[in-house]
Amino acid sequence: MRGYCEEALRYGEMPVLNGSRPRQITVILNPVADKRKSRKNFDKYCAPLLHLAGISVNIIQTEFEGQARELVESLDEIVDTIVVAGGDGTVSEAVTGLLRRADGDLAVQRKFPIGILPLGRTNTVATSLFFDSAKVKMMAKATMGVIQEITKPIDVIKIEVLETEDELPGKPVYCLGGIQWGAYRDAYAKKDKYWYWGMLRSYVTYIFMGLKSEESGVSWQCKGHLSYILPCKGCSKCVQAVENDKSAHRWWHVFVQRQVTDPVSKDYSKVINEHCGSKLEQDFSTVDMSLTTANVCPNCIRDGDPHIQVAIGPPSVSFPGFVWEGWRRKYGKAPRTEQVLQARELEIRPVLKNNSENTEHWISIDNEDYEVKPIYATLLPKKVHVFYTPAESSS
Ligand SMILES: CCCCCCCCCCCCC/C=C/[C@@H](O)[C@H](COP(=O)(O)O)NC(=O)CCCCC
Ligand SMILES: Nc1ncnc2c1ncn2[C@@H]1O[C@H](COP(=O)(O)OP(=O)(O)O)[C@@H](O)[C@H]1O
Repeated sequence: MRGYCEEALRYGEMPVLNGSRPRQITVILNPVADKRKSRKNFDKYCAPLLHLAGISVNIIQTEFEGQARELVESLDEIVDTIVVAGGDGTVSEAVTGLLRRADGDLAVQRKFPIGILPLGRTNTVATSLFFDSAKVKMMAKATMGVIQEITKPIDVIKIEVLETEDELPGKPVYCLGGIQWGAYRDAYAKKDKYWYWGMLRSYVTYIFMGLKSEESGVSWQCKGHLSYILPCKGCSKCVQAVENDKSAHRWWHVFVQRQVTDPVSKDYSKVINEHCGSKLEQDFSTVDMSLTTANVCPNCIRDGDPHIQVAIGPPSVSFPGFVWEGWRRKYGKAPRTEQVLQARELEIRPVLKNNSENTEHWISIDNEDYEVKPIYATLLPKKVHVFYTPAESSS
């Protein structure tokens, strides 16, 4: 911590230009994150660094679920830097609030950055930005990112509920990490039921859930229809130079989101990709399925076409196989998959067993629970800027 304090102090001692006010940030803090330890951790490991750096901090504590989204969506004008202090759920809410704003695109174009302080129980995106095996060091690194003002753009998935006979489309939800559906997600979500097992609860969950099988309320069969559009690095079909942007609307633009690029950077008119905009379809039936962004899966999504990774697990699993795979995941091993697809946009129409109103089926979006519904997911590559600390600048 001492190294971080000294570095923060160096920023604090920098002279402020005549007439300009000290830097101000608004921290949206979820006080119930990480089993209510978030405020204490913020005061202990983040606030002192911000104060040493001479930053004026305005803290807003959320009072209910969804308030982080409402706050960001309803700010009159975004003047101060917004820093989200909490877990994945609060970060996803804040980004949803930002991108739902009428001026959301303007904020994004101006590269208005968001700070993420990993004060939750699950901090998937923050962990990939500030990875450190020590939680305290990760909090300090994330705070230094805000102080140093180094930013990088990250991908976002826009999730829209499709209109059906019983469902009107709501407002979109934006996600930075991914979506999980299936038996492993359900077991993970129910692990706190076994709190009396203490440290062992994550392990015994897979045993109990696996034993209860049908009655456990776990989704052993995720079935549905998937349509997806292949990713493209940029070609004559999908990239339009700025000057030509007002050019005639082509029929394929219904399927292909046009990318706008600097006309001098590259001439895409000569790049041909026959597969650009191609739509593929398939049915699926599996115990486990996920959508992942490159933000949290640097090893499975390498440089290349920006895309959402769709991972489909096996069609069924035995009891020992379920427990073994659950434990592997607990150790941070990558999930075993049967099929991995890459998509720029996709539509998922789940087919629910019994279609009964009494049976609830849940998925996780950035580790928050949502009811299973038909959705359209669109990748927004490098949509939001976040503060981060390059590996070499950490102390
Ligand atoms: C691996 C992929 C599997 C995909 C299967 C299906 C996924 C279903 C996801 C459903 C996501 C719903 C996302 C959107 C919700 C909003 O439209 C809706 C309205 O928002 P608002 O107007 O701000 O209230 N919000 C909700 O329904 C919130 C539900 C909260 C439940 C705790
Ligand atoms: N004051 C509050 N009371 C109850 N829930 C809240 C409050 N503030 C935020 N939340 C909700 O808490 C949930 C979990 O938050 P999150 O930041 O992901 O922390 P954790 O990773 O510890 O679960 C989010 O859905 C968020 O909307």
